[in-house]
Amino acid sequence: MSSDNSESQETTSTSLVEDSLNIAFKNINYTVRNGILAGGRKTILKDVSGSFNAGELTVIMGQSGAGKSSLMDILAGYTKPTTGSLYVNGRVRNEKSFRRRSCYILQDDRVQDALTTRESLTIAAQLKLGNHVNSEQKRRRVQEIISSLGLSRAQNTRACNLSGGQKKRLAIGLELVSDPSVMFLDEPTSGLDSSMCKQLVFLFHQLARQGRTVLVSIHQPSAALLQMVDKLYVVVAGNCAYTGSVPGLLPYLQQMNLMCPPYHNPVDFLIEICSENVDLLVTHSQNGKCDDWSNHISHETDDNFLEKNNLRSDQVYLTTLPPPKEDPTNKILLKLKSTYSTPVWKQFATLTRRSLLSLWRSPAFTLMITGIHCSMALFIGFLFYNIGEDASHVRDSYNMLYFSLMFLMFTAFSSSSIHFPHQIPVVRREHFNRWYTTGAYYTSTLASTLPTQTVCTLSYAFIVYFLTGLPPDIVRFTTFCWTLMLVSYVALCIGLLNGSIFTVKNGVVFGPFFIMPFTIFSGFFLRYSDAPVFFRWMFHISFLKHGLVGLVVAIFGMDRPKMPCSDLYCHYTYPRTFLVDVEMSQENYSLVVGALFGIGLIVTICSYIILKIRLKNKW
Ligand SMILES: Nc1ncnc2c1ncn2[C@@H]1O[C@H](COP(=O)(O)OP(=O)(O)OP(=O)(O)O)[C@@H](O)[C@H]1O
Repeated sequence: MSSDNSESQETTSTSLVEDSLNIAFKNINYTVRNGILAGGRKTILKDVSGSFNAGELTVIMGQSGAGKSSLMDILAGYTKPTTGSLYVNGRVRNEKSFRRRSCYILQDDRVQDALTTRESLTIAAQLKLGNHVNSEQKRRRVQEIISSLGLSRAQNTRACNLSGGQKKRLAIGLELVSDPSVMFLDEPTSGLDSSMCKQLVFLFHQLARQGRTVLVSIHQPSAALLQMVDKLYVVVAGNCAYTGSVPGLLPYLQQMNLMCPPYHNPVDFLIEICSENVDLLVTHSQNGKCDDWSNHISHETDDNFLEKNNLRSDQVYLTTLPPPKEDPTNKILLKLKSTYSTPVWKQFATLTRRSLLSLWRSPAFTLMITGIHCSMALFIGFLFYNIGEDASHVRDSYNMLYFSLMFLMFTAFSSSSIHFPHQIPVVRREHFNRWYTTGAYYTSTLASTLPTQTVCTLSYAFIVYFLTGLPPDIVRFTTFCWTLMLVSYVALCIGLLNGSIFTVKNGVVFGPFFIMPFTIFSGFFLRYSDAPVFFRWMFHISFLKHGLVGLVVAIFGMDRPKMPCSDLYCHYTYPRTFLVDVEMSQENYSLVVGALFGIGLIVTICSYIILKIRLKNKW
């Protein structure tokens, strides 16, 4: 019934965005700290103003370093201005509701390399369209975007094999899924050939014509691109040099006796002369407040131009999706106030599925890491072959247990510290565009990493346990495996913490700094009673110490009987003697499990908080 209802609300004509948003900004200043010693501040935007209307394609242009991206960041809500005001339809902008209806496609827009175009769009639809849109409508929306963006032939191609232009179109399509009223695109044409640029700008032109406010930053648009542009906003040294239509630019320049040579693109001319005439241009444009040159806008694109460039004016076709249903209990109003369209559990499930699919698609890393664990286990197994039941090899068994701990800790730590930072650019874009919460992403990353970690740890544990001839006792074996698994999970969480703070390069340098204190306070190199009193607390927070205790208790504790001795004299015939020697005779396994869970939880909370801060700031 509900599905029928929503079905009936769907229109089949090319959509015109109903809730158009006109945006304006006044006296925006943006300064940043200059250097680490915060003595001075650098001014990037200086009191600029302007306005952009729905239904228009506006190009923000200017020389490199003029401040285009900074302005775009502020307009999109990615950065806060130092002073100044932003308005939507004449009212002071509400950040949360504006973000629900806008999207920002950054210059360095990465997509999920392992997924095909269709899969990426389907996942975007599942994350960005709420439950009021049924599966069939989501599927249809994905199909419409594929057709509208000319991606039909690449729909089953993985993103890593797409061309630059196709990747850009996919990035745009991912945001188009939720049909935003305002679109910000930073340098979407950089690195593309002129024909691809034309197609993309035409796409923006069409998206604008359907009622959207489309803002695109382009260094220096060519004459062909300018035919599809409604408005120019020219930035020079953090000021506005011109705001108005393309045809209005020549008369604007002539008014100041700046004569563009014949057959010269006026936009190129403006870029060439703007740095020598900053004051003149800023005064005449009133730093963006002068709106006298916007009236020349022609809303008709020349048919000859379309024909000549092989562009179809009906290219973009998106049906209107049903609005969220009325709910008498008012729950839906609360939902609308939330920034996200789907509940957190659904975000978690979709993201976990996406990560597992990516892992499945690129099995090289998983296979390599499993192979490393098995090879190392065979090496250790044969090196310490069949020593587990012999009292003359108790020390060797202890060394082997510690090595196993260190090996599993390092592999878990380094794989997560290297893998995690690679995801940050994609996650930053998706999180900013309200696909999911930081919590949903973080928990899904953990959930999708744990299966591989578990398989690797268990493979290692099985091979080592049986080759080294440790006691064939199910309780000891289970305790051994469980301890190794817990230690590797904690190391994985510390790797995520390292990855959420640093880039891969810095993480490799700082990683050992994170992990080495745990090693020295593991109880293997230095006993608790031998350490200076003021350092002893470090033993309690060392997960390796708890891991080592867990392994020793599993193998030598739990009232293990007298061991056979293959030498004339064995000091550790009674395993209890060894436990006393390593100061572990009083240890309790439940405390080990509790400590490992506690340390893991604290590290997880820390890395979640750091990731949240990192995604919020442009760090
Ligand atoms: N966080 C920052 N700290 C110091 N300087 C900054 C910061 N952000 C931007 N800038 C400086 O502000 C100026 C404007 O930068 P912005 O990225 O906005 O320029 P742009 O016009 O987009 O340049 P491009 O076209 O080359 O990308 C540049 O000189 C840049 O170095």
